[in-house]
Amino acid sequence: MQFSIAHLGPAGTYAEAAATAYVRYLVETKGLKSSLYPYPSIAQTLWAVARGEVDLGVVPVENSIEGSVSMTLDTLWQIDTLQIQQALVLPISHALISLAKNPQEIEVVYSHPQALAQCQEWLNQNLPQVRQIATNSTTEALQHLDQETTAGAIASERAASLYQLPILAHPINDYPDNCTRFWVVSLQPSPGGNHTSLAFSVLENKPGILVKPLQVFAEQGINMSRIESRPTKRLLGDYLFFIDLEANTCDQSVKLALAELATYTKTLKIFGSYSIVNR
Ligand SMILES: O=C(O)C(=O)Cc1ccccc1
Repeated sequence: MQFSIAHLGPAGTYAEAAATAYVRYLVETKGLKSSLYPYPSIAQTLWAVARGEVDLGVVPVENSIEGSVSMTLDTLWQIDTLQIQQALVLPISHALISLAKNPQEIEVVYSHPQALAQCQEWLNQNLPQVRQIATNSTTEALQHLDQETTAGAIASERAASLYQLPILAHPINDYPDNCTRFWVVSLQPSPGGNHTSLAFSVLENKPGILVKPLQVFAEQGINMSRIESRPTKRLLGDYLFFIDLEANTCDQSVKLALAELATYTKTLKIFGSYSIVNR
């Protein structure tokens, strides 16, 4: 059996590097083979899995510097049926790629918003006048370089070599220990593991409404490793909360906490329990 794995494309993105790492992991741990399928956006990657076009999808979820990838969280909430199979953490190192002769010729820099944000300080110091334009992915940004010789793109060294484009500067990320966490998702139940992710909306917008939902974890001695709020997009000031726990849904304490949590929330979505692989 061969798995099909969707990722943000075109070829050479960091998501593809994460998907490749997962392909290796599947071969090494389970002897399973798989092939990769690029999609034009993170949302389309997730919907392809939800529609059953592919078995699995690999999407970025959080960066050590920039924080959450909102597109991933918002789409997961919207889709409802996807379960996390595995988390992967990859080091991320960005390059400035351009056909310009030197960085001073560059007037505009294209990249994925996360990559632009992770190089903000470098851009301010070295190219303070350039316009920054967001693209769906780092490799989509490379498509502008052929037509615009005064354009630069931020992508990986691997992407530059794949498309045979020159690197003008590397590394240009503001922090050397730049890492991104990716989730592998599918329609299958999650396999279990020491990390659990969930999201909920609250019953009403009133003082202290988050106290009880969060207290259930404290009472069961469960450590929360991340909390992130996202707008519901219905009313200004109305939020969803995304939470990561250092806990497995198979543990009795987690089962109790989640059952109680359901009574304090309007909608509760449990994305599953999984382990983390560092590559
Ligand atoms: O655009 C890409 O290459 C992606 O995979 C998204 C991304 C961008 C920057 C850091 C990590 C992931």
